[in-house]
Amino acid sequence: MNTQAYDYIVVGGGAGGCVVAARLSEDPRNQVLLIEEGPDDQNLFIRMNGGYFRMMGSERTRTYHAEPSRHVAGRPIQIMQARTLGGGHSINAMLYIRGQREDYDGWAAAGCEGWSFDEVLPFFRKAEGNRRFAGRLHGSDGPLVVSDNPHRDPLSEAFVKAAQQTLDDDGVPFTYNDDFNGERQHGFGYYQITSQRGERGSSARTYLKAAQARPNLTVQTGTGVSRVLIEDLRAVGVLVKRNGEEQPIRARREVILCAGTLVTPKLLMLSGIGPAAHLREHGIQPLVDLPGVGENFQDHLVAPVDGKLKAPISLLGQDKGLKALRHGLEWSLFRTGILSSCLVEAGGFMDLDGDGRPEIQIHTLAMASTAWGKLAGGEPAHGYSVAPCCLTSHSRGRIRLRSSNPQDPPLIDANFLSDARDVRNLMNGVRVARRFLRAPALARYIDGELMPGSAVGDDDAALEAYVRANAQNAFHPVGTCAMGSGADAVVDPQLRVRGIQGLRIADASVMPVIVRGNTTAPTVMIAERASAFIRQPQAQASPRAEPALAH
Ligand SMILES: Cc1cc2nc3c(=O)[nH]c(=O)nc-3n(C[C@H](O)[C@H](O)[C@H](O)COP(=O)(O)OP(=O)(O)OC[C@H]3O[C@@H](n4cnc5c(N)ncnc54)[C@H](O)[C@@H]3O)c2cc1C
Repeated sequence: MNTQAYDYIVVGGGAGGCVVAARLSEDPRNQVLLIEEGPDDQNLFIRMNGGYFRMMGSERTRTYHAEPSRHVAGRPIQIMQARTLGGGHSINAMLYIRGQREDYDGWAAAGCEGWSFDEVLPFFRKAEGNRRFAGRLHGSDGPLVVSDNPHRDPLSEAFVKAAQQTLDDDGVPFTYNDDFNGERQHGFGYYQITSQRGERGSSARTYLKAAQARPNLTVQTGTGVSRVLIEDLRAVGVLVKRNGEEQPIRARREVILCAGTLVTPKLLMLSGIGPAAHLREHGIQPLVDLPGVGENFQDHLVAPVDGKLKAPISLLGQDKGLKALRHGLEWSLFRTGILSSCLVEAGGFMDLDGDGRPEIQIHTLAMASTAWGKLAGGEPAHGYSVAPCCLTSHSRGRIRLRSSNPQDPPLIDANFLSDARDVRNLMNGVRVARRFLRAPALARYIDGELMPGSAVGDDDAALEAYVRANAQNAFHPVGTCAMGSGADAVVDPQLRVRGIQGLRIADASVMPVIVRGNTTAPTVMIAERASAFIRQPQAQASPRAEPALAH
């Protein structure tokens, strides 16, 4: 059997992988292979902005569970991840948020040379095709179309007014913000999304779609990578499982891992790169002892805060019968209506601990938290959710191998809420979110609280117990293959895996510290940078990082 060979093999066709495959194949001399474990993204519910809830729990998602922990009342918190071309960008709410200037300046100060905000901004701009904003902070002609939601729920408008009617702890009303990626992140308003005319603009449907006809780009879906093939401390290809059979595929130049925060460290460990003692426990011969692989897991958590609606005006039941038919027709004919909306239309950012940087983001949804996801199954009720999301993750967890079988999910010791600062931030967020529900603009729609509910007081003890027992995952895992220059770094600032030639990572796992915002735009920026590093001749010629321990 002839072994297939390409110049570059990109593992994982998610938010990051589609960008890398598209950028590398711009050079017709490069033969590029993109390998995605899940199916393609040809699905109406992926295409229509408001259809993504239908994807959750389907063959295009995979549900992981963090190990139960006393910090979250012994619960195995659910972490859903995508398993389809486009990755998380095919099933997410498409909110376009970059995070804060200080996030990137912090990365640079911690050893990620070249990653300060001013240095990453050109790559955000290169990716961005903003339909409303231009200027120093925005790109107008990048592949990722960023636009306003075509639809506004009256509850979203009520929320934005209610936030401005609510006072912060210093007695000052929260302000309106027209652009969360502008000069300041603070304030409340409407999110921009990566979408065009009611249709999802994932990196698969933008970057990859534009590249797919190129003869030098091959996309293989339904193909899982089991490990990276390494010879003489150089990545020379991957081992894939297809139709039940294992096959090698050779890479002449580089393998770029983009399998996401949960799987990329697993693939490294299965390939002999990671904490040596842990690899030996599973009978894997360590090639490079990189203790940071799988460490430094971080994520955002949300605490449900829901008002009970006086009238049945939530999204509950809108996906059934004649109502569903009407919404489907409206979207099909005009690309308007509920299905043209990302559903998380309004929200914002607030600094409650007074350090000048927001640490709470509000995501709103015209649906009670109990109507979907892990909390589904309770009494169906019409609710409006104003959930605070904790943007810090002082808590650190880790990913480990469960076994040496590539089919087994990784063991996720998330350690959520093990740091009291994250708990405090969520408690403060719940307090203010409750005030939003009582502000006049929203109060006219709301008849009391569904969650936390009147039985839960506003005192510290009650709120801490509530947060620990009810916090849910916001699906923004990062950090398990952190970039840096210290002993714990997994990749260097050019995203090369330390100690191995020809192997890079270009997904959310390289973020050393989680950004204060949603994670797709930063992942796309990281993938743009990875592609630029690979394509720069001087980057290829520059010396490789020293192996941490090779044998
Ligand atoms: C429900 C949900 C809502 C979200 N909402 C938002 C939002 O509104 N805004 C925002 O900015 N972010 C949001 N996010 C987060 C965002 O989607 C992720 O941060 C982003 O997709 C991460 O990109 P990635 O490339 O690191 O990984 P992913 O996009 O997860 O891509 C990894 C890909 O690798 C594939 N893969 C895994 N293992 C293998 C293997 N062994 N072989 C081959 N392929 C493999 C997977 O199938 C997947 O397609 C959301 C995420 C979820 C799940």
